[in-house]
Amino acid sequence: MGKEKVAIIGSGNWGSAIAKIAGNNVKNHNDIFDESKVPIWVFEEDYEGRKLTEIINTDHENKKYLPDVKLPENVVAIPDIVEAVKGATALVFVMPHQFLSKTLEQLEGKVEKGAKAITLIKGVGVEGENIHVFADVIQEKLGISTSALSGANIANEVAIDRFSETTIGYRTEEDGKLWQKLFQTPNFRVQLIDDVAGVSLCGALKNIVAVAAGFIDGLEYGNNSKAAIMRLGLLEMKHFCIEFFDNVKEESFLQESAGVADVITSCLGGRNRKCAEAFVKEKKPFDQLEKDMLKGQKLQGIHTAKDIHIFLKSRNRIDAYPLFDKVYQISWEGLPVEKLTEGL
Ligand SMILES: NC(=O)C1=CN([C@@H]2O[C@H](COP(=O)(O)OP(=O)(O)OC[C@H]3O[C@@H](n4cnc5c(N)ncnc54)[C@H](O)[C@@H]3O)[C@@H](O)[C@H]2O)C=CC1
Ligand SMILES: O=C(CO)COP(=O)(O)O
Repeated sequence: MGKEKVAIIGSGNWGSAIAKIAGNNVKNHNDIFDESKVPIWVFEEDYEGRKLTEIINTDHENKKYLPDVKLPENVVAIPDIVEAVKGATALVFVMPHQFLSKTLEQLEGKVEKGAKAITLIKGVGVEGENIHVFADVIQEKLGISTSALSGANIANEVAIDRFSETTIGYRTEEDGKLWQKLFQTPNFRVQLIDDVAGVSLCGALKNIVAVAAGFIDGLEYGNNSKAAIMRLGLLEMKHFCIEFFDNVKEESFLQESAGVADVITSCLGGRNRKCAEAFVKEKKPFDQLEKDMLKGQKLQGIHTAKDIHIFLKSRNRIDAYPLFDKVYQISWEGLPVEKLTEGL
């Protein structure tokens, strides 16, 4: 069998951080991976008068989304998505969730037969009363085995090699071990678990909890309130997964980075938290805060809150998830933020 050829689909804050790790690890494991080139698909745009692909390929740095971090020279930015995945056998999906379905349309029928994929995207696909994790969406649309990676992974910290952990929910143990080789470093520890849905759902739902934590910070309610939000949020996450998905493992919530640890880091230091705090203090709409504060990076939590609201409404189960519902109502329906903790 030939060597695995990796391609990364997405080049934002997390996409760039993971490209750094993957670019180095294909060299560390060049018995398994083709080390010559790790194509990264870049949604082309101008940045400070230059094309972003040109900046990445010349300066080896994604100056817009991950400034001051050098990328290995084998990470090559490509603006054409079909060209980026040509010949790739190991596809890494890492983009804001709102762009996935369009991306998959472009990739349908274009990926290598027998390739495999992993998604690092935090979000869910909802159509009325149906909900899907993205690993299943990708697997179905492209016909390739798709695992999921999620964890307490603020990209800027991972990118500068601060100790952290992550979780891979694998489709087969063999796939899990391959992805672990691609991502694990001495300071980025990768645990494996046979729970694609649990790992994926933790990553999506914790973003709603992080928005709630940001509201608490905006209200200046203090640490006890924030700890309560984290605990209640984790419980709603777990109940949601058990109610609507088969075979989700309890360990994913309580023992894995994807669960409790990601709730903690996101409620302390994530972008969703930060913008939700500003939503309360500055009284500006989220789309404006996203633009002003994140400089092209994207918020996921408020959109996931809306997706989950649509789903729960169609199942007549909104009342069972009061924290998720409060985040939706405050973010999208004008509910005063002081109502957040009422009745929880
Ligand atoms: N940034 C972080 O700390 C972490 C992010 N994640 C997750 O990883 C996923 C990707 O996040 P990031 O890499 O941080 O992205 P980001 O938040 O930095 O978003 C910017 C990216 O969106 C792309 N983009 C903008 N408009 C687009 C369009 N119309 N079509 C396609 N792409 C477009 C930009 O080119 C850029 O690559 C998200 O689901 C996020 O929740 C997971 C762990 C950590
Ligand atoms: O997923 C993350 C940390 O694990 C990043 O969260 P934010 O998108 O809120 O920054």
